[in-house]
Amino acid sequence: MRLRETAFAKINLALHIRARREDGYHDIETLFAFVDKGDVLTARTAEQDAVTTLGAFARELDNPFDNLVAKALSALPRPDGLAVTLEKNLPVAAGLGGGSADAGAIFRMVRDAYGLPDDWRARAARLGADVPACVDSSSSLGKGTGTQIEPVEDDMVGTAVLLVNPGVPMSTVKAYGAWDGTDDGPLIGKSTSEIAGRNGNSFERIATERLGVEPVVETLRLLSETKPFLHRLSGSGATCFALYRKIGERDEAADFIKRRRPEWWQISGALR
Ligand SMILES: C[C@@](CO)(OP(=O)(O)O)[C@H](O)COP(=O)(O)OP(=O)(O)OC[C@H]1O[C@@H](n2ccc(N)nc2=O)[C@H](O)[C@@H]1O
Ligand SMILES: Nc1ncnc2c1ncn2[C@@H]1O[C@H](COP(=O)(O)OP(=O)(O)O)[C@@H](O)[C@H]1O
Repeated sequence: MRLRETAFAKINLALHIRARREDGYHDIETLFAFVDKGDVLTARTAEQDAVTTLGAFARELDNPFDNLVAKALSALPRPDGLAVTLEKNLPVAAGLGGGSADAGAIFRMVRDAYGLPDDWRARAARLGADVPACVDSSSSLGKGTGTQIEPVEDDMVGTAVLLVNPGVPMSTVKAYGAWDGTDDGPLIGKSTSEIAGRNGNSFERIATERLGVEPVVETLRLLSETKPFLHRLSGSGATCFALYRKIGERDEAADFIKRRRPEWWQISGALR
């Protein structure tokens, strides 16, 4: 049996940090969305589970036992082993939930080939706060630590999106740790476009003001020059996204960023 899945890049169209919890995590409200591009996972049945990595960002995944692909395989009982090849196209520690998306892709592979255990949501949440949302990889609201998933009226499918990362890894732990305790309040609005338009990302203030990450400031400034209808930091950064009404506008923006900052990572796609 040969299986193939894309691990779709996650973005947070909006994210409000609400409170620091006793367990060190934070209660948040976030609007998850997914881009139709990402890592690519292929798998074949084998005697034992195995993970091989290749692709532009494979070198940054030093310890294979730490890999969320291996952890997701261990979390899901099956009659056969799976030998997985992970093509790591998404930058690591970039606010795109790359590791969570990879784990989500493994859940979909196992779901389609063998079915998932009834408690798969709890198993996904144990792997990481973003993993439950990444299993379906369609727009949803995340509450609690991000693992309580609620459906949302999605009127943004197909929206042209540009992702830009200026090449500075951002630690999620450090970014949450720099939160100043200001509750940004509940997310306002009903549909994805309304929620994205009327709320922000608490991490944008943390990255640009508290941590003073200049490359993020510059990314947001350059993206604003391309006149998107929305641009924002994703998750804890440093990837920023910009949304355009037309594919041509997105492609012009991509060219503009490439000319100004040829060394930055970028990818063009659409919301799924
Ligand atoms: C900020 C977000 C927004 O979607 O994404 P990224 O920027 O990482 O992509 C998420 O909340 C990240 O989710 P994820 O990266 O899966 O987090 P986990 O592996 O569970 O946790 C990593 C660490 O982040 C902190 N953490 C995570 C989630 C949360 N609600 N509160 C936290 O304080 C904790 O210190 C935890 O030890
Ligand atoms: N398959 C994977 N892809 C990316 N990162 C992974 C993976 N497995 C484990 N990790 C670890 O997870 C951490 C967070 O990576 P990632 O999910 O890319 O970032 P973020 O949480 O900012 O979206 C990194 O420190 C990385 O070493």
